[in-house]
Amino acid sequence: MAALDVNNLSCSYNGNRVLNNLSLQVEDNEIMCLLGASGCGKTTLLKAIAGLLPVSQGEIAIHGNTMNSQGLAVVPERRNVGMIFQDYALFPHLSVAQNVAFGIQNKERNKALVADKVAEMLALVNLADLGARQPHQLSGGQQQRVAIARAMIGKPQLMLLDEPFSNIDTQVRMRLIGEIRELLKSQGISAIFVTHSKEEAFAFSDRLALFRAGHIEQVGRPQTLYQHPQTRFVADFLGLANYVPATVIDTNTVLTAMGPIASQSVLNADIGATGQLMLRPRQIQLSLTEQGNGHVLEQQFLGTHSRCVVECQGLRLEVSTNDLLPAVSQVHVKVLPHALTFFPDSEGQRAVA
Ligand SMILES: Nc1ncnc2c1ncn2[C@@H]1O[C@H](COP(=O)(O)OP(=O)(O)OP(=O)(O)O)[C@@H](O)[C@H]1O
Repeated sequence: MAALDVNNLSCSYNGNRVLNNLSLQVEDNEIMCLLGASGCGKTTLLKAIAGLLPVSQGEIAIHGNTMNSQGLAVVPERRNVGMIFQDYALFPHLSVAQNVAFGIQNKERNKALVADKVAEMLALVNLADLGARQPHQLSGGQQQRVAIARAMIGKPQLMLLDEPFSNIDTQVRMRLIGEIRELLKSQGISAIFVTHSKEEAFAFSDRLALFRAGHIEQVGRPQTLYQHPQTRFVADFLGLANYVPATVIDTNTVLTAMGPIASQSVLNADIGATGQLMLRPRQIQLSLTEQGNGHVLEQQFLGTHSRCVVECQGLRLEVSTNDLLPAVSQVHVKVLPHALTFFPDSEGQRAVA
């Protein structure tokens, strides 16, 4: 059974429609990321799922239980949903342990049991010794762990995380993302996580839904969206892409200024169709050779890899290389074998591969 089932959902603020006939399913024990530019409606969807916003149309079900449908809206406290916000939202006058205990204050009255559960949660988020501290005595990452412990102590069926890492500095962020992901997985909690950072989305999610102005442009595994975007909007949002003019010459091959390029899958476009072949910087390989078909225009060392701009048969291509090449190099430019992504002119911005 799906952890979350959203069907044809529409939400408006003062008559302005922000979500438009949106549908989304999250599987049991799955982490789904809502990724998109500022103002596209991600938080609105989260609030609608939590029951904090009236829905104009559509249905929401959590683990098979209907939360919203025509004439029905279950109140937030009966949805068994945990929420984590960007600003931690801890109570400043309560200790860490009291903040965590707040998560079950309406469910559990037995003080010894509450203390046991709080200790268990604090240990899970690696804050076992800090229960007596006040929130202001903690780092940003530690405060966010308290918020997570508070949200998880009530064993929610679904966790909603709204940009939980934006106030955490980059060095700690990736470690915290890994920790929280592991925690959600080990506790078997499904989660929806909102961000506008593609790096966070790639690192945290099992699947991601890319938002565009109140609707979902594409949903799928991060690698699938990155390597096989269905639209140019998805391709460009998720990272740098080269576009090479191309013509389909058979079911698996396109002809470009660099020569014919074969696809590892059927192109599903008419023979003779013209369009743009999308190539990610890692899908192009450069090798040094005097007789190469390209030459290096510029390079930048970026730590984990280098960015190299090459000119090849009148095309300007961005390529990722492991090392910097010798300056003013002649190179052979080769497209690495893969299932090509081709955007035919006739289909506008939509890919067919
Ligand atoms: N309470 C409100 N009243 C009126 N309009 C609102 C309200 N809250 C949000 N909006 C508008 O709804 C749209 C979607 O907002 P939402 O907060 O869902 O976007 P978002 O994708 O989460 O953005 P961000 O990444 O900046 O948080 C925006 O145009 C916003 O201005």
